[in-house]
Amino acid sequence: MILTKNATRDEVIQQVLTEAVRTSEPQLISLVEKIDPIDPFLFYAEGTTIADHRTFWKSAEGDVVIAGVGSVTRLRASKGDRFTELENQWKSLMEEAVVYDQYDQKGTGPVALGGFSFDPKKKRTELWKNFPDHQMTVPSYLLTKNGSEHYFTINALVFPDDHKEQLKFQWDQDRERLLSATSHDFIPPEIIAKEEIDPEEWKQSVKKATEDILNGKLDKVVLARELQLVFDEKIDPAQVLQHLEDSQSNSYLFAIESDGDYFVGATPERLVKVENRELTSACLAGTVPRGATDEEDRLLGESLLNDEKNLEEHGYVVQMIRDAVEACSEEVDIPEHPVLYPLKNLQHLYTPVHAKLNEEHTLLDVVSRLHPTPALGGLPSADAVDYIRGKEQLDRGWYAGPVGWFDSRQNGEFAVAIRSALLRKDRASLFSGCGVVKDSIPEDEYEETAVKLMPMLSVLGGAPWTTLKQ
Ligand SMILES: C=C(O[C@@H]1C=C(C(=O)O)C=C[C@H]1O)C(=O)O
Ligand SMILES: [Mg+2]
Repeated sequence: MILTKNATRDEVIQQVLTEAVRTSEPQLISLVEKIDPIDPFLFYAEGTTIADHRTFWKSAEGDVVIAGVGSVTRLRASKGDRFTELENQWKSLMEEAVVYDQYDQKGTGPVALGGFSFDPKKKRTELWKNFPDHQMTVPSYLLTKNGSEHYFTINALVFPDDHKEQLKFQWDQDRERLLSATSHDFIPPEIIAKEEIDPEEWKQSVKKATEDILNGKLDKVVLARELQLVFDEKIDPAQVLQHLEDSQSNSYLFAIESDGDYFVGATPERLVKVENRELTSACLAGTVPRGATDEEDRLLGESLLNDEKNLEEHGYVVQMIRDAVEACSEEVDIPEHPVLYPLKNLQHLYTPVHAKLNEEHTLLDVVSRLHPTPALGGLPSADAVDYIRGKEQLDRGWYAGPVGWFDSRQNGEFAVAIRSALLRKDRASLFSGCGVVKDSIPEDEYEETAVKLMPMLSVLGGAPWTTLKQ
C-alpha cells in the first residue's frame, strides 16, 4: 500500500492515472477527508440514488458507524477456506492500493464490508438465491463515524482510459449529493400475510434434539425457525435501519445488499473485534424476557443468573471461545461468572473476552476459528453444524453468520447476524433460534424464539407478537 501524505490530492490522482496507463491495469485509489458531522442514516438512505449496492454497520457501543455506497471490488473465495482466501485477496489488493490520507483513522480508506453465510455446505433454497455464500465489498463511497469525528472516503478503480477532470467531476457530484442528504418522511408498509414454520413441527424438532443430546450425540445444538411476512408494498431498508436505531440499544445495526435483496438486523452479539491487536469477543447465551416492572425485571435477571439450564447453554459457549482465543492470543482474560446483558425485549447471560492477538494472526483468522460458536451452532461444533444441516427445516443463509468489516490497518469487527431479517421486495423473512440442551422444554424454547423475533417484528409493524399468534 502506498500512502501519499506529502503530495497533493490532485498529484495523487494524476500519479494513479499515469500508473494505470503504464501498466494497462486498473489501479485502486482511496482518498480520505475529514468532514463535518452528518447523519449516517441519511447518507445511507440517499445512497440509493447513486448505487444499488449499499452496506451499513454500527457498533453496539455506537462508537463506530460505517455506511458504504456502491462497490469498487468484491472479494470472493472460490476454493479452500473462505476466510483464508479472502485474507489473501485482501492482502494483494492492499499491496497495490494508493491511499491519500492525512488522518490514519480506523474504518477509513480501503475498507471491506459484508458477511458470510452460516454454513457454506448447506443446500441453498430459493430464499437466499440473491446472496452469494459470502460477500465483502469495498464501497465506492464511505462514511465513517469514529466517536464524534466523521470521515468521507472515495474508493475507485482508475482505468487507463479515464480522464482526471471527468473522475473528479463525478466524485464531486456524488459527494455533494451524499453529504447534503436531508430527511424525508417514511410511510411504513402494511403486513398483509404471515407464515411461519409449523410451530408444532418445530417443537417436535426441539424435543428430538433433547433426546439426541441425552443419548450422547452432542451437548448442545441451536435450532432456528423463520417467520415470513408479506407487505402491501416494497420494504425500504433505510426505514428499517432508522427504526432499529430508534428502538434497540446495546445492539449492532447492519444492512447488506445483494442483487436487490437486503439482509438487515440489530444483533447484540459480537463475534470478535480487533483494534491495535487488542482482541475482544463475547459469550452471549442464556435468555429470559425483560420484566413488566422493575421488580419483575430484577427477579427475572436474578433467576437467569442462577438457572442451571441457561448456565449450561452459556458454559459451552465460554468453553469453546476460550479454547479458540487461547490458540491465537496471549493475556486471555475471561471472568469466571457471566453478568446480565439487558436488551429491550430480552436479557442474556454475557461473559466478555479480552486478549492480545498474536502477531501472526489476523481478524479473519479469528473469525474462522470462532465461527460458529456454540451460541449459534452447538457443541461439539462440527457435530452440531452437521446436525443443523441435516435436521433444520430452515435455510439459514446469512442468518447467524459473521457480518462486519475490516480495514487495511488490521482493524475491524464482526458481529453474529441474529435478530435479523432478509428483505426481498415486499417480503420479509425473520429468523430466530435458541440453544437446545438436555433440559430444554420445547414450549419454552418456542416462546424464547418468539421474543427474539420481537426487535425485527416491531420495526416491521408486526408487534406485539401475541396479536400475530394463531
Ligand atoms: C440464536 C439466537 O440467539 C442466541 C441464543 C441464545 C439463547 O438460546 O439463549 C441467546 C443469545 C444468542 O446467542 C437468535 O437470536 O436467533
Ligand atoms: Mg436459550
